[in-house]
Amino acid sequence: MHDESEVAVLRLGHRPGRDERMTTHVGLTARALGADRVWVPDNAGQSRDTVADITDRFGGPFEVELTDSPQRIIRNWEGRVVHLTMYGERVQDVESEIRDAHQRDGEPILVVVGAEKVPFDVYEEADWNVGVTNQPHSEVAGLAVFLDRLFDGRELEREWEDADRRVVPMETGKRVESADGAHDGE
Ligand SMILES: C[S@@+](CC[C@H](N)C(=O)[O-])C[C@H]1O[C@@H](n2cnc3c(N)ncnc32)[C@H](O)[C@@H]1O
Repeated sequence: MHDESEVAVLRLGHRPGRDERMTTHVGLTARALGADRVWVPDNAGQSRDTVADITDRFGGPFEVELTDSPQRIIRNWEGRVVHLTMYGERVQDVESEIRDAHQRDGEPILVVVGAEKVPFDVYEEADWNVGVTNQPHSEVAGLAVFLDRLFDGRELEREWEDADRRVVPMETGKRVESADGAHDGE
C-alpha cells in the first residue's frame, strides 16, 4: 500500500453492455483491497467514471485510467507481472515468492485480469500465471483473494484520505458520516 512500491491492476478486454458491472467491480475491488491504480480499456469509460466517483466520495488515493493499449502497459511495466488465470500455478504455492518480490525487493506489481479469452502472449509475458483455485470463476473474486494474500490482510486496516464520507461500522443498521463528523445517512 502507500509506504510500499506500487500495486496496479490491469483489466484486459471489455464487452460494452455485458461487462459493465464486472469492469466496474474490478476497479472498485482494486481500490477497496489496497491497489494504487487500475487501468480499464478505453471502451469502458462508464466504469472509469463510476470508480472515480466512488474515490471522490469515499477517499483515496486511488487512480483510475483508460488505456487504448493494455498490452503496451504489460510490456512497459517496470516491475513484476502477475496474470490471474484458472490455468496458472496455485496461489498458495507462489504467494510467498510474489510477496518477497514486492515487500522485500520493492518490486512494483501489475496484476492482470481478463474478461474473455486472454491472448497467449499475456501468459508468456507474465512473471507468474496464478490460479485462485484451478476452477473457473470470476476476475473480481480472483482479484480480491489475490490482493488479500499479497498484502497479508493489512489492506483491511487501510486509512482513506480526502473522503467526503465514511461508513461507521455497526452491528445492525446503516450509518454514514460526512468527513467533518456530521450524521449523513440512515
Ligand atoms: C470469466 S474468466 C474467462 C477466462 C477465459 N476463459 C480464458 O481462457 O482466459 C475472466 C477472468 O477471470 C479470472 N479468473 C477466472 N477464474 C480464475 C481463477 N480460478 N483464478 C484466477 N483468476 C481467475 C481470469 O483473470 C480470467 O481472465
